[in-house]
Amino acid sequence: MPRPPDCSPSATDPQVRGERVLLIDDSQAINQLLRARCEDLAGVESESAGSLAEAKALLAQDPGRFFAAVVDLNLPDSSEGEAIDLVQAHGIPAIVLTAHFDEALRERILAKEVIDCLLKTSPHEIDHVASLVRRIHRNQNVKVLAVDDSRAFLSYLVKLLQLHRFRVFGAETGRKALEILNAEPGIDLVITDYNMPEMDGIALITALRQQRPRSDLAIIGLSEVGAATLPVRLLKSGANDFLPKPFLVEEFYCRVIQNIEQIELVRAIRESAVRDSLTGLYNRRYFFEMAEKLHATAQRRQITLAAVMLDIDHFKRVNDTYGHLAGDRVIRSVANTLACGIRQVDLLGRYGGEEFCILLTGFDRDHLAVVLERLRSAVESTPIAHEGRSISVTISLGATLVLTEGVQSMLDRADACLYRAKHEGRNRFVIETAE
Ligand SMILES: Nc1nc2c(ncn2[C@@H]2O[C@H](COP(=O)(O)OP(=O)(O)OP(=O)(O)O)[C@@H](O)[C@H]2O)c(=O)[nH]1
Repeated sequence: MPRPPDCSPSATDPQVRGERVLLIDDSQAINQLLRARCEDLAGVESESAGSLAEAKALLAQDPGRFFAAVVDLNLPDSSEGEAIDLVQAHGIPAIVLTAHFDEALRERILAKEVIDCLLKTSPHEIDHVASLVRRIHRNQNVKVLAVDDSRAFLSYLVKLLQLHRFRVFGAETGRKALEILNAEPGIDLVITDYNMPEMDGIALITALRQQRPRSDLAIIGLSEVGAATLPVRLLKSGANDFLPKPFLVEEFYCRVIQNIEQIELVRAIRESAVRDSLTGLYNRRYFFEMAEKLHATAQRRQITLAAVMLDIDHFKRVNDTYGHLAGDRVIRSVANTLACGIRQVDLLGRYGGEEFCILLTGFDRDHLAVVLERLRSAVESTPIAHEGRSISVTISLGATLVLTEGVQSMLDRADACLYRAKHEGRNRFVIETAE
C-alpha cells in the first residue's frame, strides 16, 4: 500500500513503547526462523536468548526496548514457565510456544495472562506467531475506548486490551465516552456494554454513528445474556459486532482483532485509491478533487491561492547514468523533501513523471518566495544514496498567484513560469503575480 511520506521519525514517537521483540527458545533454528519471519512479515527487529539465564542478561539493560516476547515453555534452565514470569515482571507481554498441546496445559498457560499460547510445530505456525507479533506491534498505535458502568468489569476490559498493547481509554458512562471520543482523535474501536444508566449501549452507538460510519469506527456491543433480540438491536443501531458476557478471552481477542483489521483494510483501500504508488503523495486525480475545494474556498473567502508546478532538472540524465531504479529512488526522495518542506494545510501531489504540483493558501509574493526557495535549497542539499553512490539533483519551480477561474488554468500558468525557470538556467523559481 502506498504510504504518505513520513516527516516524523516514528521510532521516537513517545507513544510507541518498544520496537523490538524478544525471542526466547533453546532451539537456534526456531529463533532464526522466527527472527527472519518477524523481520519479513512484521518489519520488526528481534533479539534472541537460548536460555532463561540469557534472557535475564538481555533484560538487565533497558527492557523497555521490547514490546513483546515469544517464549518457549521448556528451556534447559526452566521447565515451569519461569521465562513467562520473567518477561511479565518487566512489563513485557508474552506469546508462549509449546511443542505439544493439551487442554489442561492451555488452561494453565492462559491463566498466566499471556497474549496467546501457540504450537511451534510447522512453518505455518511460525508465520502465525510472526503475524501476531506484527499485530501487537501495530496495536501500540491503535486507540480503543472501553465503556462499562461497572468499574470492576471496565478495569477487566482495560487490562485485557492493554495486554495486547492497545492504547486504551475507559469510560463509565455513555456521556463520558462521547467526551473522550471528541477529545481524542483517531479512536478506531469502541467496546460498549448495553446495560448502563442514563445512556444505554444502543443510545451511545446511535450517537456515535451520527459522527462516524461503520467503515471508520468499529463498535462491539457487549451484554449479559438477556433478551434474544438484543444482539440484533445492537447491530441494527450500528454496532459492527456483538459479544455476550461473560465471554471466552480468546473469542474476545479474535473479535477485537477482526474488527480492527477490517477498519485498517478499508483505510488501506481508501489510501491506495488516493495515493501515488511510488511516492505516497496524493495522485493527480485526488489532488484535483481537493484542489477544486481549496480553489472554491479561496474564491469565496477572497484569500490568496498559489499554484506551483515543479520538476527535477535533467532527470533523464539520472535515469541514463544510474538506471531507472535509481531514478525512482530520486523521485521518492524529492517527494519526501517536498512533503517535509510545506505545511500540513498545503496540498501536494505527483502530477506525473518527475513533476509535482502544490497549492498553498494565504501567501503573498514575498512569503511564497521564501517557501519556494526553502524547497529548492532543501532538494539541492539532500543527496540521495544509491548503491554506494551519492546522487544530487536540483528542481525548478513555477508559481502563479493569479486566481483564475479553475485549478487547471492556474496550473497551466504555473507551468508557463516553470518553463521560464528552466529556460533561465534551472535550479530556480519564477513567480507570476496579478500586477
Ligand atoms: N525512473 C523514472 N523515470 C521516470 C518516471 N517518470 C518519468 N520518468 C523519466 O523522466 C524523464 C523526464 O525527462 P525530460 O522530460 O526530458 O526532462 P528532464 O531530463 O528532466 O529535463 P528538464 O525537465 O528539461 O530539466 C524521462 O526520461 C522519463 O522517462 C518514473 O516514474 N521513474
